[in-house]
Amino acid sequence: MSKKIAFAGAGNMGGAILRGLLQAGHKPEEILFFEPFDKTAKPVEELGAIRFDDFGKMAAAADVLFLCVKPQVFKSVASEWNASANGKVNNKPEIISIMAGVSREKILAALTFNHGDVVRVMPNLPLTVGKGAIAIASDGVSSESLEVAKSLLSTVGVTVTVGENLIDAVTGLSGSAPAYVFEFIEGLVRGGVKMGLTRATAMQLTLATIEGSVELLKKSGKDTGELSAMVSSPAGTTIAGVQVLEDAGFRGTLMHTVEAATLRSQALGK
Ligand SMILES: NC(=O)C1=CN([C@@H]2O[C@H](COP(=O)(O)OP(=O)(O)OC[C@H]3O[C@@H](n4cnc5c(N)ncnc54)[C@H](OP(=O)(O)O)[C@@H]3O)[C@@H](O)[C@H]2O)C=CC1
Ligand SMILES: O=C(O)[C@@H]1CCC=N1
Repeated sequence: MSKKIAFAGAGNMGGAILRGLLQAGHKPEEILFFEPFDKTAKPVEELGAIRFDDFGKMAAAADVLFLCVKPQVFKSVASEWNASANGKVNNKPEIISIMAGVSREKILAALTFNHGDVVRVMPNLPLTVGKGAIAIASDGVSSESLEVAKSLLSTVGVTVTVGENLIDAVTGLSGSAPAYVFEFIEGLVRGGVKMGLTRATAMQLTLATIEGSVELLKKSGKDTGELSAMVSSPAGTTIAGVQVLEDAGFRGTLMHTVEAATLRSQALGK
């Protein structure tokens, strides 16, 4: 029998995982969700996923339960969930938390209803289209529960296993980086528009360039420096552009960006 997968919170990321699982072939009737807010819930209901208005009833029907609320509200929301689920849940659903910053220890301490193991993961938004980058924190988790998380999440992207001490770094990198990539794309597109291209043409060229560059990096066996040098003709156009990036501290800025997001993830857990 296939597993019933439940979502506590079906906002940006809960909704993204849910959509990714549907796209990967999970049946809508196997996807359960509890989302108190109608506006967020409606499009998810339209996908055929089953909405519950009682957290405890959903938990009692679930094999796997994703926690997809904001870290800032977790403590108070956990009390509501406990009140709704205590004494009702015999099936011990495996818990998978995607919350930034909130440690496995804090989740174990906060949830008092009967549940299985707790696995912390850090996904990212592109898993909506099956292209996620997902880290699973392994410390203290049974190999069976790790396998449950891995087999589910590997249907929507690439999974890696890390120690929980590195999950904030993952949050600063792949968890948050889709936003940096969208900002990068927007900057290139605007550059093209400034120089006379239409937005549509600039976007088409930018996306093809990024996709092609990623593919080349993966397949060529060359590193980023070698490939960059292959584009940069002596006294040519590219090196003139690269100097602007160097002067602006482009790579240093990205390093600080990942560091700032990592530190914020650590702070959210305090
Ligand atoms: N967005 C991303 O790219 C990523 C997010 N994450 C993590 O995912 C989690 C969710 O983030 P995100 O999806 O962006 O946030 P959202 O605010 O979009 O989603 C959270 C959802 O939970 C709902 N909610 C509020 N109270 C309850 C409750 N008592 N029970 C169930 N659901 C409730 C919220 O409703 P309402 O908004 O009306 O309050 C909202 O729809 C966070 O912990 C974040 O750290 C991890 C990786 C990437
Ligand atoms: O911005 C955030 O806090 C969440 C966590 C990772 C991506 N989005």
